Amino acid sequence: MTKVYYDQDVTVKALEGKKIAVIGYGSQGHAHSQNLRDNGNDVIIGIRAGKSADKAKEDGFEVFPVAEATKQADVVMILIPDEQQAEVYAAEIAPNLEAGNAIAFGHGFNIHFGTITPAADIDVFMVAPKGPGHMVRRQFAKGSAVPALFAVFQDATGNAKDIALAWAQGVGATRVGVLETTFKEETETDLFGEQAVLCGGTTHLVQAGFETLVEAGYQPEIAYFEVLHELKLIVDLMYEGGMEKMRYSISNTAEFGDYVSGPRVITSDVKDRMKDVLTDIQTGAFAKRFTDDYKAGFPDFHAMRAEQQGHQIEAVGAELRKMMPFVNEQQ
Ligand SMILES: NC(=O)C1=CN([C@@H]2O[C@H](COP(=O)(O)OP(=O)(O)OC[C@H]3O[C@@H](n4cnc5c(N)ncnc54)[C@H](OP(=O)(O)O)[C@@H]3O)[C@@H](O)[C@H]2O)C=CC1
Ligand SMILES: CC[C@](O)(C(C)=O)C(=O)O
Ligand SMILES: [Mg+2]
Ligand SMILES: [Mg+2]
Repeated sequence: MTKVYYDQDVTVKALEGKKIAVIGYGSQGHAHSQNLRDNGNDVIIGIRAGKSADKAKEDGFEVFPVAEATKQADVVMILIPDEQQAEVYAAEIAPNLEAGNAIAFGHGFNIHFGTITPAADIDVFMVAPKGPGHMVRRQFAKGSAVPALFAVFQDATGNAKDIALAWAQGVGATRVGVLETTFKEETETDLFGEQAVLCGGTTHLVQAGFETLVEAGYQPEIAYFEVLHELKLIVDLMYEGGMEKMRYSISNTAEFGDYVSGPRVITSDVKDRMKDVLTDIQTGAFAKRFTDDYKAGFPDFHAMRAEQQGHQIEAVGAELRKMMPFVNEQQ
């Protein structure tokens, strides 16, 4: 069983007296920096001019260009989009690091796939909250937290693990539990989860269900409710108590249909395709495709996004959600 670290396990105040720079002030960046600051840490923001920089200033942070923030800091957390990290690291971060500094990540992509190779005299760690940044901030503000993973890639000073755990405590995650992993494990499992199940798997399952009903002559609005809207209710139950709680709550008819038809849809072929997806992640083929597309100006990314935004389910959903203002209320 994995060891889980809680507040009482963080015995070394490894961030005390250290200047922290958070690079990027988006989903994860605003959450890490605000939570760390609320826990008494000395945090500045490194960012380019723009919307996020303005927001960070509004939120009361000192804001600097990335190079300047790096120069001032002892610990530098890199929370800009994965595809941009390698060039920003080479141009603005690496030249401004000193021996004994630490760099950190919220996802292991660039270290694991070798697009960033840090100098040997700095610590390299990761703290990856297991949830979107806005949830990380919201739970912290309520006195709770989102659990996180942490990993050490390079321990130049002998203190990297203590710094990583202090960071995990700073963002609040040790209130509920932090699990140790490696950059390889976090990167490969995070990519697999988001591609095969959480994002890619779910969106395409929902679209296939919607198309099946609409092509069979049912009203698109009814199809939307049945395959997308109600998904949240089902996922909330699984989130609270696993599949067992969800199956306890639904009707016997639905539960029986789950057992009979689930395996007809998600066949062993689907699992074989999942294994192919995992192989592409493990070999670096996905990372290469993503990085090459970025370098070419993201033509495939933009085309796929436009195609998906044009799916009928989006227009139908936009209309129906006007009937349900509560869906966008914060819970
Ligand atoms: N989204 C999430 O909840 C999760 C993200 N992660 C990881 O966290 C990291 C950050 O992702 P995420 O928070 O989604 O990113 P976002 O896209 O939400 O935010 C990126 C931030 O970086 C800034 N930025 C972009 N390019 C540059 C640049 N060239 N120089 C300086 N600043 C720049 C953006 O500013 P501007 O407004 O100017 O564009 C923005 O503030 C990634 O490694 C991701 O994999 C991990 C777990 C979950
Ligand atoms: C599920 C998507 C995610 O991995 C996340 C929020 O954890 C991401 O990269 O955004
Ligand atoms: Mg994730
Ligand atoms: Mg991810």
